[in-house]
Amino acid sequence: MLDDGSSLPIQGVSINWDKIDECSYLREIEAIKGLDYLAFNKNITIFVGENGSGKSTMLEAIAVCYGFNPEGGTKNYSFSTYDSHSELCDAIKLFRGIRKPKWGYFLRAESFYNVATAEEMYAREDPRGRQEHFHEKSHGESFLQLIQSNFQGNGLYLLDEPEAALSPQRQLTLLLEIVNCAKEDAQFIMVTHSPILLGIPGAEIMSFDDGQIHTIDYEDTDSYQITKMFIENKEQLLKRLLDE
Ligand SMILES: Nc1ncnc2c1ncn2[C@@H]1O[C@H](COP(=O)(O)OP(=O)(O)OP(=O)(O)O)[C@@H](O)[C@H]1O
Repeated sequence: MLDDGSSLPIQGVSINWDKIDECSYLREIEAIKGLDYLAFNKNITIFVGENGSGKSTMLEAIAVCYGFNPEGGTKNYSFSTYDSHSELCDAIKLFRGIRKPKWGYFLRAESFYNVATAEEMYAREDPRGRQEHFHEKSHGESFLQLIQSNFQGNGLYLLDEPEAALSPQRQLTLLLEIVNCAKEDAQFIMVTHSPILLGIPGAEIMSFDDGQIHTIDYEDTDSYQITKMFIENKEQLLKRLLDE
């Protein structure tokens, strides 16, 4: 497994604030508004933080700047069901490593239905007669199937809250897939609230809380601490919460 950022496909990202409107909401996002450069140091980077702290905005900008469709898919996907990507996509610059990934995928739980539809359509047009039937499976089953048929070594994968579709058991399967691909030089940048996925060994966790993006230990994340507190003190915690 890679242990530093020197040979990563995406080594960092900078923001040119001159390209962002003075009135843009991007200037209100605490973690992003003071950011000039963000370095990736490990081949698994995880963005954590409170709802609305800017994680998906940053991930989407990286994805679109790299050439992915804002709704997800491979770089070849050109379908669009809505046009809502932020102007951050045009204001960032990616610092790319020498090594080019062989394959890549941008996967967002929130627009997976559209990606699955596109996957089925592209499969029907495939001269090799490839068959994909994502809509005949459950959300989690099809999500994991798509991951398992697309993840490989030396790929670039951008994942936005993949846990939304997956049971805890299947999150463990995803964790294993990620670790195995990372051992073969794949790079992952993932947004997650999952205390399971956050536990991926060797990942660099970046928190978008407290006004700036900063690295954080697994045990210091809210996802870990609140889950642990809930499981260990469920009765007391619920009583306090419900009595308020
Ligand atoms: N088109 C838009 N216009 C105005 N504000 C927006 C727009 N899109 C996003 N925002 C705001 O930008 C902020 C960051 O949103 P973002 O989706 O990046 O958060 P997040 O950290 O990914 O949250 P979550 O964990 O809930 O997915 C939020 O306050 C959101 O309301």
